[in-house]
Amino acid sequence: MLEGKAILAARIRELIELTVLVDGPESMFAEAADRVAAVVSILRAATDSEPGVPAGRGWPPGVDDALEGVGNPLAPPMIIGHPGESGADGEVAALVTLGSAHEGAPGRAHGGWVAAILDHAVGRAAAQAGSPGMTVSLTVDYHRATPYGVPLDVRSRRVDQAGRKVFASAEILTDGQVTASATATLVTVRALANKAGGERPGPGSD
Ligand SMILES: CCCCCCCCCCCCCCCC(=O)SCCNC(=O)CCNC(=O)[C@H](O)C(C)(C)COP(=O)(O)OP(=O)(O)OC[C@H]1O[C@@H](n2cnc3c(N)ncnc32)[C@H](O)[C@@H]1OP(=O)(O)O
Repeated sequence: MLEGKAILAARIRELIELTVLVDGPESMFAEAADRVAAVVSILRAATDSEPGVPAGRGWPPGVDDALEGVGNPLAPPMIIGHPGESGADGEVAALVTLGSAHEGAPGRAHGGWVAAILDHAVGRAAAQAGSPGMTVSLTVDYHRATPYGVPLDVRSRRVDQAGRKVFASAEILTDGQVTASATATLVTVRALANKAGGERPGPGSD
């Protein structure tokens, strides 16, 4: 079941990439759109949820997560390193490959996606350090082009903690060079720690 969803999401990512890249006759796009509509109707028949209405998909992040969910076609996905690969200094290591659909300025990844990756990385670092929280502040520095189409190395770590505030930092590297970095403040929220497998906490919950 899970495998099937991951395969479907991978196909949809391919579809998104090709939709962005391919040019062709109107008739080709019309035929493709009709076929996609047929696929949409298969999935629509399996749910009562209205598209776009928050349903709460559970916590911690899983197969449907926006950044690392293999079953979420919007997720690149970001592959979080096995805890054993995180290094003695408590770093979280992740790999992520963006595509043409993530392009911002020509030939480089969109800065919003870069920030999203860094946001997720600091969130992961805080959680791994035992202080899961929500980002209240994220400062991103864009040092050079972050490419797409190649695996990006993402590193993050908790730097400090003061009460409920957790300070973390993260970088994206390619060919050993930092393309973007971030510092962040997160605020620990009890609901995150308490609901490891339950309902996703709502805004402002604690
Ligand atoms: C164990 C199992 C779990 C496993 C788990 C795995 C997790 C695996 C992670 C995956 C990674 C996900 C990564 C997603 C990352 C997002 O996307 S998080 C979503 C985006 N962020 C948000 O939606 C947060 C929006 N903000 C809020 O909802 C509320 O600010 C919060 C977080 C509930 C805090 O509100 P509050 O409890 O009223 O706290 P408040 O008193 O206002 O502030 C607390 C402290 O923070 C400070 N603060 C507040 N805002 C700021 C700011 N902007 N700048 C600096 N300081 C600030 C305050 O000054 C205060 O400081 P002190 O007075 O204590 O010194």
